[in-house]
Amino acid sequence: MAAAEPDSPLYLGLDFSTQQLKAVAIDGDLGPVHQDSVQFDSELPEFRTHGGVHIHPDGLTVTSPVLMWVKALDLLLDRMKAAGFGFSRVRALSGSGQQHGAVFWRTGAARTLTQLDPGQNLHQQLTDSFSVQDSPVWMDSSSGPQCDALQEAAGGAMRLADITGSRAYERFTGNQISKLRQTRPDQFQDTERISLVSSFGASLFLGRYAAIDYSDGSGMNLLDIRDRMWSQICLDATATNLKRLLGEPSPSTAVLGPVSSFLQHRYGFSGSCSVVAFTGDNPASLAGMRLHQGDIAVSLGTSDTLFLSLSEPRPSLEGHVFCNPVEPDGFMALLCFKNGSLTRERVRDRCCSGSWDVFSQALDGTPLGNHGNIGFYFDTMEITPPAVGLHRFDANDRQVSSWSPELEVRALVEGQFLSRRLHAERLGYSIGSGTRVLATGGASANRQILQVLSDVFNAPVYTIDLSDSACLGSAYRALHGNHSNGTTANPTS
Ligand SMILES: Nc1ncnc2c1ncn2[C@@H]1O[C@H](COP(=O)(O)OP(=O)(O)O)[C@@H](O)[C@H]1O
Ligand SMILES: O=C(CO)[C@@H](O)[C@H](O)COP(=O)(O)O
Repeated sequence: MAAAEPDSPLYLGLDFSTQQLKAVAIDGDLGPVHQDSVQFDSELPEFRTHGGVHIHPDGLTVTSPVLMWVKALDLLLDRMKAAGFGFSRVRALSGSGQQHGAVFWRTGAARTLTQLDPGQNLHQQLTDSFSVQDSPVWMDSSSGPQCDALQEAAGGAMRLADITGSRAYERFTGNQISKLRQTRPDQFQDTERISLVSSFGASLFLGRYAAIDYSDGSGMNLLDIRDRMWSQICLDATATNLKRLLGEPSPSTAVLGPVSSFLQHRYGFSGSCSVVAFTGDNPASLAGMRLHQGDIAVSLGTSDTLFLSLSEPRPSLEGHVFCNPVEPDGFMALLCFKNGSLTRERVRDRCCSGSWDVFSQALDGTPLGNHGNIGFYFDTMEITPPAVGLHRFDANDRQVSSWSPELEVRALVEGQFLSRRLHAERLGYSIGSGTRVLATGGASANRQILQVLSDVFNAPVYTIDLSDSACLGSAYRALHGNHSNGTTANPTS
């Protein structure tokens, strides 16, 4: 970590991800000077989450307590203050959030946000500001009926993909909004604004509702990704007056305004510190990894995702096309796999006594190809492909029920990465001699896992110094937005 000059400008990036809230500050030369994080399960145990979420008894509904995210921000900022972090030097900040999650603000919350008292923390003051306490998150797959209805209204799955970049997916926010309207109408009626996790984070820094940016907004099945406006067909199929609840979407590079007077007084932020639009964690990672044409990024966070930049959108029935968070007219393609790190953790706990070192030794001690043994491990309903269950096959293609811990570990990791490659190639991605795989996320700290990734993709794998590329990308976006003065968003949006 570089030592910054005492009064030099800083740029702050935050990431409200699935399992934690993270922060990175960089100096004007892009060097990281401060890093911190709050782990939801262990540091906020009163919310009783596992992996940052609650899985409901139906096995399909997955939510996170919205007040846990608020309390995590209090804790993070208090801790940075106690460590002597120079809030007054922060010229601009930005952030990211796990994608697709929805925050439902209760009627009257806008007023509360503008009247925050610097003598009290956010958690105390925002306790009654949400009409829904348990926010649906990206792991949710309970909105199947709403997805079917949206596709029918839009003229079919492919037509919906042409408009919004994706066929209907259960975790996409529009379908979650439909489900709330149908199943909990009172709470829906008591909602004055709907944010994504990213724009919710930005709202906490602005002290008023922040716009949803085009890139994260592409993960809702509501935005026309070519016109960069809400699609009237999708709005009408989801809820009446939805446009008012969402506000106008904004460019991902927009400067939304100065940091709130609450944060200026409580932590010493300068009144000239700008808040640059927050975006999704994968789009922010794309910014943080500075992808070149032909590169493919593999994020091994809670989910495994693959993404790359695109100049022209080519939506299909699998995977997603989002607006690019950096190139104003560009796009990005993304594939998301739900059974990523949490499945590797389960196998680590069962086969390796809970130790990543033993897990890594199992990979070191088994050959590439695993003597022909391979497995597909879908602990929960997978997104790509929609499948569930554990399926192990030996070298003779016979289904088997178990094998040694070492074979299990390699079968899991090889099976996961073969599936990642297969689905990327189906989307048209081709691996050539110049291909670089850029890995990020928590599991990218594991050299043996990266070796399997490199073997399966037959390409060199690179990492960046910080595995928190979403957070770092947010700090870069803050600096970039500040220097280019961004695109100023409509303050009333
Ligand atoms: N040494 C390791 N080997 C493999 N996986 C790891 C290792 N260290 C952390 N992880 C995985 O990283 C995951 C968290 O990654 P992270 O990018 O921080 O997630 P998120 O941003 O979604 O909260 C954990 O669930 C854990 O399984
Ligand atoms: O659903 C998706 C992307 O479409 C997920 O990738 C979420 O954005 C969660 O990200 P991580 O917390 O796993 O980084």
